[in-house]
Amino acid sequence: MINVGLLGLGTVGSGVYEILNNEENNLKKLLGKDISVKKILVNDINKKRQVELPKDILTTNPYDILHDDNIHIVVEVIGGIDKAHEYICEAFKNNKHVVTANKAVVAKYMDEFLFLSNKYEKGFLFEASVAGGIPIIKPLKQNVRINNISEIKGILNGTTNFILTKMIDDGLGFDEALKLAQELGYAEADPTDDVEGFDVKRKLAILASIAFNNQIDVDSIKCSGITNINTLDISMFKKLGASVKLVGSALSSGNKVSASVEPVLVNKNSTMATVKGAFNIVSIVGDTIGQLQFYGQGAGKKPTANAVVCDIYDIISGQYKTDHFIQNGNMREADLDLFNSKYYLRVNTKNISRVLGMLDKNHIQKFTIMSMKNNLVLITDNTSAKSIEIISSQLNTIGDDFSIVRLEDDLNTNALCIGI
Ligand SMILES: NC(=O)C1=CN([C@@H]2O[C@H](COP(=O)(O)OP(=O)(O)OC[C@H]3O[C@@H](n4cnc5c(N)ncnc54)[C@H](OP(=O)(O)O)[C@@H]3O)[C@@H](O)[C@H]2O)C=CC1
Ligand SMILES: N[C@@H](CC=O)C(=O)O
Repeated sequence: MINVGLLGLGTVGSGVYEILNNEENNLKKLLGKDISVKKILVNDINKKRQVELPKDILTTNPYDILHDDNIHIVVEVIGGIDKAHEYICEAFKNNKHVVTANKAVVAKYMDEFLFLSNKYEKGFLFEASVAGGIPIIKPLKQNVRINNISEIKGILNGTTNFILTKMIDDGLGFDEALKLAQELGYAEADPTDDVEGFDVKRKLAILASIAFNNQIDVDSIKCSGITNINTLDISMFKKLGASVKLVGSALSSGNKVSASVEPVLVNKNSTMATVKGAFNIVSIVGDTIGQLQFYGQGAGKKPTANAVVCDIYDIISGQYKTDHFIQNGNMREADLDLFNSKYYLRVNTKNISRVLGMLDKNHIQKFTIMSMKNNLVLITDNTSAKSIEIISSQLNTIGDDFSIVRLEDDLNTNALCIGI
């Protein structure tokens, strides 16, 4: 008998509980062992639950799980950083395998968790922490053994992709679309993490750390979300034959690692544009494999719980390695140096000449103006991401309402600007 201790019984935790119960016989046939959820940690024991539970299975005391010698695997799905970090460390120290879906804690403490997993010879798997139901971490770990990975790019957040899809395809307002995403269980406990891009930043840090064999400092990744995109932007993007996506990108060249999270305009006929709703896509480029793409549901109860249960399965069947696959203790910063693109810029300003002066000062002398009515809307020529970051922080300081969106390379701006 394998006993599981669940930390958390929200969207993901209840999905894990359901799958383990519904698939009980199937899992027993495959693994030759019974799996039982022995205890579940929650905040509020009296809350109405989505699943039927045996009496006394819930607890508010984490040590009922962490200090129980008969619990073999701890599944952490409470979210957040400090408590999750404390409980995961305590689980290893008490000789338990750990599975988590929590990207916030993994992005920050990946190196330490891998060290502990190695030290105590226990599995540490976190497939659900990036791109929900898509298997990406396991194949990435495999490919890194043979390939030098030069690029990771993807739509890594279901909530924002769902919101943008609803705004573009169904004309919903931002708030209404966000509320729907929350009701469907896609959003983080604090949805600011989704809409400001922090969640993507964490997922990108995890992928880049594995791909580039060094823990990437999550706080060094520059990030902007989707909250500045308004209905005027959406109508401009439609005129441009483009679709907007929140994209995380990381590049590695020589000793350099660059990473960013930002809204990106993609050609409406591109693969990225076809990724709708809470679906995600992740692409990696390696010197041997070329480009690999992974597509599937990036958020929600069942797909995420499926990824967690696959990790539980891998641990029980011994398909995990405790080797410390990123270097210990040597945190690496990501910069913007390897990014150079065209950018869409909209500024709601009465002082157009001041904005043009700002562009000039930051060496952005070539651009195509799309509109000067109330808002200045333009597309720059190829520009360094660093210059754009400076413009963005200056516009933030002035307090003008603005949006900046990077153009994906495959977007033909010559054709786009005709007829505007
Ligand atoms: N939702 C999704 O689509 C995905 C989520 N994730 C990640 O999975 C994790 C869980 O997400 P989700 O299930 O959506 O979150 P929820 O907010 O739905 O659930 C959190 C659960 O943890 C419990 N909990 C939270 N803090 C504590 C604490 N300090 N002590 C005891 N119990 C606590 C809550 O208890 P109570 O019920 O009593 O309030 C609740 O049962 C997060 O890290 C999230 O980022 C990853 C991929 C997809
Ligand atoms: N809030 C996240 C949940 C999955 O990671 C998202 O929307 O992608």
